This record gives sequence, C-alpha cells and structure tokens, in this order.
Amino acid sequence: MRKEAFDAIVIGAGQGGDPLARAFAQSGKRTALIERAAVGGTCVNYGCTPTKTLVHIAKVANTVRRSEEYGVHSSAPEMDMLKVRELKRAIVADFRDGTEAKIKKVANLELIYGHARFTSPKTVTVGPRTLQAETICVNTGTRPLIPPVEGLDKVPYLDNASIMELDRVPDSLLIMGGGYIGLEFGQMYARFGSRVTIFEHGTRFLPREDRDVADEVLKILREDGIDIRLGYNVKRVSHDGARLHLGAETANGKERFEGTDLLVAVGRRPNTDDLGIELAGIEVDEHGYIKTDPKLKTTAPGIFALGDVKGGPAFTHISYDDFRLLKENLIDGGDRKITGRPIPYCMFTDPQLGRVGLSEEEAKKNGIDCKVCKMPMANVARALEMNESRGFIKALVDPGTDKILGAAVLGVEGGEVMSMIELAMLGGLTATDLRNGILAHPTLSELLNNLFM
Ligand SMILES: Cc1cc2nc3c(=O)[nH]c(=O)nc-3n(C[C@H](O)[C@H](O)[C@H](O)COP(=O)(O)OP(=O)(O)OC[C@H]3O[C@@H](n4cnc5c(N)ncnc54)[C@H](O)[C@@H]3O)c2cc1C
Ligand SMILES: NC(=O)c1ccc[n+]([C@@H]2O[C@H](COP(=O)([O-])OP(=O)(O)OC[C@H]3O[C@@H](n4cnc5c(N)ncnc54)[C@H](O)[C@@H]3O)[C@@H](O)[C@H]2O)c1
Repeated sequence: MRKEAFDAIVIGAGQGGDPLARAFAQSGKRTALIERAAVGGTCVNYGCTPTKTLVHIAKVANTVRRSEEYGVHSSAPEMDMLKVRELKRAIVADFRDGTEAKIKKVANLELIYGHARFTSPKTVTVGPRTLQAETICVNTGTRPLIPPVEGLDKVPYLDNASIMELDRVPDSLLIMGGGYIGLEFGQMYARFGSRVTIFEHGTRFLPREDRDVADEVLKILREDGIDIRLGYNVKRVSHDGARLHLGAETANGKERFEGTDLLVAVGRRPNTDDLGIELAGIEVDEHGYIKTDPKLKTTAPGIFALGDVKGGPAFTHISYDDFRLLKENLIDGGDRKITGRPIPYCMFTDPQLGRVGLSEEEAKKNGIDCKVCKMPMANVARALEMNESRGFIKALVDPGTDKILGAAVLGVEGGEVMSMIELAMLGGLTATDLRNGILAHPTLSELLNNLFM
C-alpha cells in the first residue's frame, strides 16, 4: 500500500492533540490529525463542558428549592430534562464545531476522521490510508473502566456519557464509585430530584485529600441527602425488567439495594489497547498507560504521548500544558520537563473543592515544616451575604520563607479562590503580602486578608 508522507501525525484531537497539531502545521510541518469520534475529546464532548453546564443547572434547581430561605416564594422545581439535554447538547456542539472550524482553517493540516492504529514505529493506518511521519504524538485519552462485577454486562448501566443523554430524572440512582465523577453526578442528580446512593469500595473518602477536608465534603453531601456508603464492595447486579438490584459486601456482611438506574464511575482506562502500540515499540505500564520520560518521550524514538493516556493527573489543563511543553521542545527549540509543575484542580461539587500545592498530610509525610492557616467560610462576609457559607479554607505556609506551599478551598466558588492563591504562589508572594494586600470588599477573594492573619 502507498504510504502518504507527513512531517507530523497527531493521534486524538483531545485537549492536547488539537492545539499541538495546529502548532505543527503553523510552523510549516505537513501534519495529520486523526480523530475517531469528535474533536475536543472527552472534555468537550462527555466531560468538563457538559458536566459543568449540568452542574450549574442543578445549582439553579437547588436555588429554587432553597428560595424560601431568601424570602422568595416559589413552588418546588420541576425538571424538564428534554430542555436540559438540549442546553447540554447545544453547548457541546458549539464548542466542538468551533474547534473543528478552527482546525479546518489551518494550512498544512489535514483532519482525518477514523480509528488510528500503528503498523510500525513510523507508520499509522486510518481506514484505507497508511500515513508515515518521523514525529508522532499520541493523545488518545481514556474511556470508562467497567469493573468485572457479576451481571453488569446484562443490565442497562450508564456511564459519564450516556447519563447526560437521559431525558428523564431517574427515580433512584445507584452510583458505583465515590470519586470526582460519582460525586459531581451524584449531587447533580440529587438536585434534579433523584434519590442517590453512592457505593465507594474504599473505606477512606477522597483519599488524596486531608482528613478534615474529606470529612467536611462528606458531611456536606450527606446533609444534601446523598446516601454515601464507604467500604461497600459491589459484587453483583441484576435487573428484573423494572428495577435494578445490587448486592454489596461490607465489613459487616452482605447488603442488597434497589434502584431504577445505575451509573458506573469507578475510574478510567487508557485508549491504548486498540492502538497497535506493540508494533511501534511503545511501552505501557501495568494499567496500559504509556510510559514517558519528563519530556513526554515514549520508549519509541520520535513518538511522544500527551494528556491522560500517559497516566498521572487526568485534567484538561494538564493535557493542555503537555501540548505547551511539546510545542516548546519540538517546535520552538526549548528543553522543558514536566517535573515540578503545579497541579491545581477543582472538584465541581457545590461548594467546590479547589486544591493546589501541598496538602497537610503530604507535608507531614515528607517532613516539610509548615504553618497551617484555617478559616471557616462562615467567617467570609461575601459567603454569608450569599447564604453560601458551608466549608472552610486551609493554606500551608513555610515558616522560614513565609511562602505559600498549598491550599484547599472548600467553599462557594472555591476553584476561583484557589486560583487566586495559585497566582500568588506562582508570583512568589508571601502570606504577609496576601494578609496586607488591599482587596476589594466584599469579594470572596478578600478572605485572603483574614486567612493569613
Ligand atoms: C465526566 C467527566 C468530567 C470531567 N471534568 C473535568 C473538569 O471539570 N476539569 C478537568 O480539568 N478535567 C475534567 N475531566 C477530565 C478531562 O476531560 C480529561 O483530563 C481531558 O479530556 C484529557 O484530555 P486528553 O487530551 O488527554 O484526552 P481526551 O480529551 O480524552 O481526547 C482523546 C481523543 O482521542 C481520540 N482517540 C482515542 N483513540 C483513538 C484512535 N485510536 N484513533 C483516533 N482517535 C482516537 C478520542 O476519540 C478522543 O477524542 C473530566 C472527565 C470526565 C469523564
Ligand atoms: N472536576 C474535575 O476536574 C473532574 C471531574 C470529573 C472527572 N475528572 C477526572 O476524571 C478521572 C476519572 O474520574 P472517576 O470519578 O471515574 O475516577 P476516580 O479515580 O476519581 O474515582 C473512582 C472511585 O471509584 C472507586 N472504585 C473503584 N473501583 C470500585 C468498585 N468496584 N466499586 C466501588 N467503587 C470503586 C475508587 O476507590 C475511587 O474512589 C478523575 O480522576 C479526574 O482526573 C476530573
């Protein structure tokens, strides 16, 4: 078969792949961008964009439900899930089509729809075509991990994509997995009107977070009526034509539950099993994630991996930063490494949990001396004025340099406040700078003055 020569091939038009392909092409390299589903990847089509749209709609429903607390009379909210789905589809289409239009405008860049597969270290097939290039970048992301639970393959379970296509509110939603996806969807559907039960097989809730932070999130979600079961190992599921039945094992024995719908949200698996990586000499770890060095080089010369498919923190902004690194190193002659970069993140429950830098437990584990500044959101004027005062803020300060080492902001718009703290960290500001800076009253960010007092 005739091979078509390109300078660069990017597989997967996700959060890193799309801008990287455009950058290659704009630098004069003949580039192919191969995408098997929709440009924008998980984030735009089945992840951040649709979920954050729905999280906001759920907040609107909850505000209506709470309106009496504000002296505003209204009736209980009634969800029109057809309209909600339309809103979700419209924003996804807008982002996806906008991205596609941008790609199509770039000279030297060919967007090819189809499933890409390596046939040798420098050769990739897509449909009837065979392409070759000296530089190939893999940005194929992940898909939902489906655990080997008895009966799961015989019941109509939902995942992060199909749940957002429902045109109804489930009467009772059972969720496997108490991570980001389980908690964001759990609170969202509880606010839409579902009875929600979350089964988390770990006994420790949000294990990456400090205990006080995780405990407060758990308290808040339980206050909202979400039934969260820790240490529940789902063993089997079945469907009797009308309802789902779920059997779980716990430290105290077996328990059975019933519901109308089941969401599986127990993590992700990398899209490497159907990529022909063995023919390219790309090594993966025991979970199938591509092994890379700090410059994102794989074990195969000339092949790089970016985004979720290389493992590690799975966030859009990390995939995007991988693009920046590869652009800098492969196009602009730089020599950057991913080592030491900050990994901020925000869980979009309400209130949000914004996190950056070290946690208190990490600091202790690594013998790092730090002062802990902690303040309830109930001390924040703006939060009280909005009647949104659940949660707290916690920041770690180096006692020697007065520099901020990390923060957890569990509160209304916690992600935005966390980003303020991250900017201070990036700019090398000290806790004293934030304590003494004049910040407009009454903004949420003003809390930084009091936090560092
Ligand atoms: C429900 C949900 C909510 C999320 N919310 C957030 C959030 O709020 N904030 C945040 O930072 N992150 C969030 N994430 C994570 C975020 O979506 C991912 O980290 C991000 O999309 C990773 O980007 P990526 O470029 O690595 O891969 P992806 O965006 O997954 O893109 C990979 C692309 O490769 C394509 N592909 C795969 N295999 C092939 C092949 N063989 N040939 C051709 N194309 C292929 C896929 O179709 C896909 O388009 C969320 C994820 C989910 C599931
Ligand atoms: N706001 C955000 O930034 C955001 C939102 C959603 C997703 N994401 C990204 O997507 C990734 C995947 O999200 P996720 O929630 O699927 O994964 P996750 O790894 O965050 O959570 C999965 C949870 O399921 C539990 N689990 C695993 N197997 C189980 C089983 N058999 N039964 C019950 N529980 C089980 C795990 O202990 C874990 O707590 C996240 O790690 C994150 O990087 C980010």
